[in-house]
Amino acid sequence: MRMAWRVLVEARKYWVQLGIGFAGVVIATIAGFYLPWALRSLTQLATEGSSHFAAEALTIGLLLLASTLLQAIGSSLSGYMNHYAALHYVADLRTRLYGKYQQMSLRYFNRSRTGDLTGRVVNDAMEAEIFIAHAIPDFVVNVLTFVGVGILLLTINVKLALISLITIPLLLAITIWQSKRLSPMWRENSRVRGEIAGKVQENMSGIKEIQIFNRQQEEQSNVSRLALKHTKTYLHASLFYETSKPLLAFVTALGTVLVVIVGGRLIGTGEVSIADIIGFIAYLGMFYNPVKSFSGLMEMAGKAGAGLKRVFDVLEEVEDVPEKRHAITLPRIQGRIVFQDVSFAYQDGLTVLEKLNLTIEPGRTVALVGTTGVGKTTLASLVNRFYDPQVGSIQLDDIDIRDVTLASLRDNISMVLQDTFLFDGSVYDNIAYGWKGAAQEDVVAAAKAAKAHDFIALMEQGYHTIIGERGVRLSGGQKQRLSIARAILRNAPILILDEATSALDTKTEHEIQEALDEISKDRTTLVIAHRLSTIRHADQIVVLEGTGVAETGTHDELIRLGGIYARLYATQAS
Ligand SMILES: Nc1ncnc2c1ncn2[C@@H]1O[C@H](COP(=O)(O)OP(=O)(O)OP(=O)(O)O)[C@@H](O)[C@H]1O
Repeated sequence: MRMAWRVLVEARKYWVQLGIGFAGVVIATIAGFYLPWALRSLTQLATEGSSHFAAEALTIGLLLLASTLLQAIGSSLSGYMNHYAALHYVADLRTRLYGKYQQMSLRYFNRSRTGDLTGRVVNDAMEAEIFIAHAIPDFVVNVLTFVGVGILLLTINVKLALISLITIPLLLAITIWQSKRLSPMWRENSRVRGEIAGKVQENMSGIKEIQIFNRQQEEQSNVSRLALKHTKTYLHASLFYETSKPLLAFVTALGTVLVVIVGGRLIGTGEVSIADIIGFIAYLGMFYNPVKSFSGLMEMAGKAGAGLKRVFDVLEEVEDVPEKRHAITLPRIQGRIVFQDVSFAYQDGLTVLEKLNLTIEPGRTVALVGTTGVGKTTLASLVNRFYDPQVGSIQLDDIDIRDVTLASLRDNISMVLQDTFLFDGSVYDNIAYGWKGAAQEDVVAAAKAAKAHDFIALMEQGYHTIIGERGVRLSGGQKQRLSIARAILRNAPILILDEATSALDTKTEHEIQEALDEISKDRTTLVIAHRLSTIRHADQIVVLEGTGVAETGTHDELIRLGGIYARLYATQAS
């Protein structure tokens, strides 16, 4: 109920359509009440006789025709209008959900499965349609039918009407018990469906690894196990529903039996006519329907509610990289970066950085060096707020990055990551992704600077060649060059290069290095590279060890110091 209310309140933009839909439901339901009444009137005519039999039968027939027409018009109107509101609300919900994903930190995505998140947008959001276009109108029909038919039964005969009420509490108790048992079963079913989506999506992304390590069979059994689990949870709910259904049918029949027995006696005493009994029994089916379908309706709402809860759970998720209410717009900065007493852990107890202090002056190229897993990428990820440190602060040009809008912060930073991601579009679009207002000359100039222009020119359709999902039609080095071009185009005052040239051969790396050195000149550049030869000429080399900075200086200074860097360098040189 609370979920239905929430959905209705959130869908207030579509209240006009819902109002028309509601009117349609009311018209169709009330018009539907006439058929048993017509049956009763006709029987009355036949049993009691009339001098205008043909004319009265014609009137009944015409009224029946009108009621059927009204029923058809009402239900078409409500069907379309309710779906109009429902589907537009689903579209809003999907957009909001996607918007929420965009606000979440990487920490959230690290602990979620992509397939599950996709499933919430694609499948779970669609459950709102069930709520708005089916469950709520059905609820209105049920209430109207129960009250309306109840009044008609009372009009026909009060005694019989009261007798027919005897079984209602029992019917209601059974349906409520049914829906209480069914709700958690549908929730579990919905969860397992999300698990299947997650697994399939993960396996599609890792299809190469599955083939390399010949894990097709295992992965197929994993998917099959989940598919069966889904079947089982569904059947579990279905078994319960189907076995409790006959109980409901039995109690319903009991009500009709009572009316037949008592009605028979009342005919004997002349209290009711045959026409009344026929009309009454015809109405009785309608009267019990809302009570009987209460559990089905609850089941439908329960299933839809379980899916919607998964959508609302995401919408209510607290952002762990929040933007302040009155965050300021960070202007184009000079590029001074200060890490002040920064401590960071991905999970409690597993500290990656502790009380780290580091100042990077504007325009300087600083290399982060250290053994694998020491926290170089993590440190760089804090600058554009992929994550926030638990303790300490990071300032750009003396402004705390938590005080500025995320968009303006990220406009000041350009990043080339180790695993390049390209979209399934043209080469041109992928480079132009770096800057919204880029002109064609800028894109080509960036590609030239990243030494990508020559191989692009050789492609079948040049800059308009489609590169496939994740850039599958490109080599690792080509992908890396496109991502460098994209970053160059961004022309931000801070450039972060995380193993940006690792997929290139030494010759190309050397060429790109020159281009990178060129664009690094007038901006602050943070370089992470395992090949120390590529960072030799950095203005400052910062060596990380344990959870903090162990050494810092230029290449020559650190070699002279004879510490960690000197040892690492000697190992690579040999
Ligand atoms: N998303 C994550 N969730 C949990 N732990 C993580 C995550 N990313 C990295 N870590 C852990 O944090 C530590 C630092 O990782 P990071 O990637 O920053 O190291 P790195 O120095 O850049 O390593 P490499 O040189 O191998 O790229 C590692 O112990 C790693 O296991």
